[in-house]
Amino acid sequence: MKERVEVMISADAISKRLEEMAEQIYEDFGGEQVELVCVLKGAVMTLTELSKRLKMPVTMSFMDVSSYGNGTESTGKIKILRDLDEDISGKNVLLIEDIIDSGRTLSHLRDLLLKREPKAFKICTLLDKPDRRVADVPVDYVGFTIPDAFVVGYGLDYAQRYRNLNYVGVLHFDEE
Ligand SMILES: O=P(O)(O)OC[C@H]1O[C@H](OP(=O)(O)OP(=O)(O)O)[C@H](O)[C@@H]1O
Ligand code: HPA
Repeated sequence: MKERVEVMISADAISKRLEEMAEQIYEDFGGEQVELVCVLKGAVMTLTELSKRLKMPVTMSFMDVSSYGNGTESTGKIKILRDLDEDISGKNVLLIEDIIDSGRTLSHLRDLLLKREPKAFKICTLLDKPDRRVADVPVDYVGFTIPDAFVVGYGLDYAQRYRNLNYVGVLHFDEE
């Protein structure tokens, strides 16, 4: 089997969309300082590219989570591998994800972080795949709504590869 990536969202389109999202986020937080919370590893590229476009002061922190299960589907039992360094109570928080698929990861993280009583809490994702949603979770900023295909690039991986692509593409497996 040979892997092939078909472009779904170009680097240019992502850049333009992030610009628009950054403006909206700036307005919604009234230019106040925001703590950007990145969910490792997939959201790293969205965090860095979005943060470069945000005009207000920002801080950054990172969480690493894993879901138990059979390896292909998350079960909703999320294990925190790395928690935030800082207390977020009383802070403006923007949680950044690369993709919402079943919604289980984000739904769990949202509940966890809201218990810490941030001043404001919003969620931003580059990609939303609503067809596969199991856990409902309100999302404030969506870059692109995509169909149910396995995508890679811009932080998203297949077997840990392809995260470095500057576009989002559909991964195909061709017969050799
Ligand atoms: O909506 P869900 O079905 O919960 O899926 C979305 C999650 O899956 C991906 O992470 P993954 O576990 O692949 O880790 P990674 O970011 O390190 O690649 C993605 O970054 C989200 O965190
Ligand atoms: O489509 C996807 N691609 C890569 N990682 C993912 N994690 C959830 N959905 C996806």
